[in-house]
Amino acid sequence: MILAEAIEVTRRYGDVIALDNVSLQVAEGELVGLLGPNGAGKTTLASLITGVRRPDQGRVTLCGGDPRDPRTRKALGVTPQETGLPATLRVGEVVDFVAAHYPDPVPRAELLDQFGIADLAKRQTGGLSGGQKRRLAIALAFVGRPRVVVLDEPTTGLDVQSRRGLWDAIKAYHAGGGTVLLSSHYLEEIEALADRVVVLGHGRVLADDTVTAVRGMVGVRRVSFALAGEPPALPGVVAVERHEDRTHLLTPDSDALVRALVASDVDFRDLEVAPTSLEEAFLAITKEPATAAA
Ligand SMILES: Nc1ncnc2c1ncn2[C@@H]1O[C@H](COP(=O)(O)OP(=O)(O)OP(=O)(O)O)[C@@H](O)[C@H]1O
Repeated sequence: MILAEAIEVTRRYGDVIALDNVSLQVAEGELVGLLGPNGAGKTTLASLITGVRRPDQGRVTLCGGDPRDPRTRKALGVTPQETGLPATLRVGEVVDFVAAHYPDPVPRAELLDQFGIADLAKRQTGGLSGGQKRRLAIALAFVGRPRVVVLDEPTTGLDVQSRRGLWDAIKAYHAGGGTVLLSSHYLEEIEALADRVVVLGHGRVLADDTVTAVRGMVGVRRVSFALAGEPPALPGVVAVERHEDRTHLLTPDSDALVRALVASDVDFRDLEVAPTSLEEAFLAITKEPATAAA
């Protein structure tokens, strides 16, 4: 069964097109990563699927129903990008308050233990660190034993240990049959958790494939050197940029490119090989539709 679906969805904010004809299906039991640079449209897509916003065009369904209908949303757990917790309530009280909305909630102690915050139960949320608040906000998404959870950049701002603890909790939920849509800037987070990744850029779906396939697409490196004149034709180049006398070549296989460059016998200087940022890799994908469609 399809638990979350966007069908040719467009959403604008004034002149900004945040989502441009986006389609996405998340089947029951899947853990799908939504990857994209700042402003790609991840939060907007999450807000449509969770019923917080409405699309301008297209249709969104959640568990086969309208995500704006509270009955549909009973099966949903959400952690938005920013959360406000009532500062004077204790952690345990917040959990009990949210749990009271569900027929069969996870017991408080079990939930806090799963998310590594059992020792915080008696603390007021106003006194928690940013990372502790974040862990509580994520735990709250799971309290009602949801069929599907939508987590928007859940681990941003967490230290490595807390991040890994959360990954384990999300994995455990998924292993028990839970369905997850999780957005992230971090490739390693998506790699650690997701089977499938949807890459968003400029409001469009640039790729929807297995993590391995997309890793190949965004695992692009930048080979740059100084050269008078045009560079020779070289294998595996997905984008070429020239800035003054420097040539920058983006490629998924920098070793093969450097070998070919040396063999071509051109008079280059100051060779550098560097990883590209995800954002650069996305730009390379956008420029090269053949690669993006792979
Ligand atoms: N309430 C709003 N009003 C105006 N523009 C908005 C609003 N919300 C989002 N946008 C714009 O829509 C585009 C998509 O934003 P969105 O927050 O969905 O992206 P994102 O992928 O979640 O980004 P980030 O990783 O930075 O959170 C951006 O250009 C953003 O500036």
